[in-house]
Amino acid sequence: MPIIHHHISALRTALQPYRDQKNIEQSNLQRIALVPTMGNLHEGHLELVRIAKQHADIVVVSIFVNPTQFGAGEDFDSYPRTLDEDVAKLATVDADFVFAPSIDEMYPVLPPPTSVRAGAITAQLCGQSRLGHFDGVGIVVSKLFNIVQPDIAVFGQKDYQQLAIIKQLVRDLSYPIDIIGAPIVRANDGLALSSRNQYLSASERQIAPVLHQELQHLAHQLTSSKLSQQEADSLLAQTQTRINEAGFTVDYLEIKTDELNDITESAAFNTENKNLIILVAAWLGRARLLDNQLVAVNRPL
Ligand SMILES: Nc1ncnc2c1ncn2[C@@H]1O[C@H](COP(=O)(O)OP(=O)(O)OP(=O)(O)O)[C@@H](O)[C@H]1O
Ligand SMILES: CC(C)(CO)[C@@H](O)C(=O)[O-]
Ligand code: BAL
Repeated sequence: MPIIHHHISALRTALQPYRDQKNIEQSNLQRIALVPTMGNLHEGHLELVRIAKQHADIVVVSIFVNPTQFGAGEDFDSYPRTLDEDVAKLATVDADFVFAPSIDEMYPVLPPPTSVRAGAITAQLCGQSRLGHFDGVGIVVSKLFNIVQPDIAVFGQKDYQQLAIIKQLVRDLSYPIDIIGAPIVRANDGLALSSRNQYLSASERQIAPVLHQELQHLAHQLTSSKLSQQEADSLLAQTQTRINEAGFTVDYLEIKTDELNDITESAAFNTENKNLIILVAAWLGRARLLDNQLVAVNRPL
């Protein structure tokens, strides 16, 4: 079973022997990995832990429903909290430590007067619909990095914009941490696993795989014929209409470069060997679902 800590000082004390070069042979230096989560763990999270285990000796999983990344009227209060079940699942993948702090432990003052802002990259996609969301992610991830001081940290590609922001944070704040992006884990019918999938009713759950199917279809269209940007925009609009007609309300559906830059006639759209990404956020009932699909295009569209 992983060892659970609720306090920063206790976790630091527990991790110290693994990084203290005086205590162990140089050849046995231990690498520490961090997997940050909000709990209510599913197979997607467990896969992050397996990947972390491949790159490190000690894996710390944080479980914290972070209030600063939820906006007014969002689901902070109802977000599922299932610590005992989470710890049992983490035992099956050999996680070493669970860090499950209280809000007071993480935020002596709430809201914290100090902020961590990622700038322009947050002015689009999820950052545009959830104002301030990535400021909350920025401060909590910075704190987790300072508390755990991991050598590596693993984040899922499902939250693609978040992953890009964290890579930027590590670069700009000089954290000595390798960031690993983990592929999206899906249900058999293609739906990206997500804690919020449990908000779906049985009939909504039947509809939900449409999101992935439509992204795959659009990706196929983008790679199989030469398109002008106008034609690609039209395919994007048709995709959005079909997703809405299936019962979703699309928040955004966009094609970007894999670095989340806009595609313009003058830039990526007409150059060869480009890596594009289709990103979607869509409401289905009470659940706001995210998905994305990378598209490698080896010729002008
Ligand atoms: N299906 C998945 N495949 C890969 N990584 C995932 C998947 N779902 C979540 N993750 C990753 O797990 C980490 C913790 O995410 P989080 O605890 O918010 O889970 P979630 O299922 O995405 O929850 P939510 O439904 O609240 O968005 C993030 O890095 C996230 O990208
Ligand atoms: C990275 C994270 C754990 C920070 O609260 C959260 O945004 C998430 O679960 O993706
Ligand atoms: N996985 C993203 C965290 C959030 O929606 O707040």
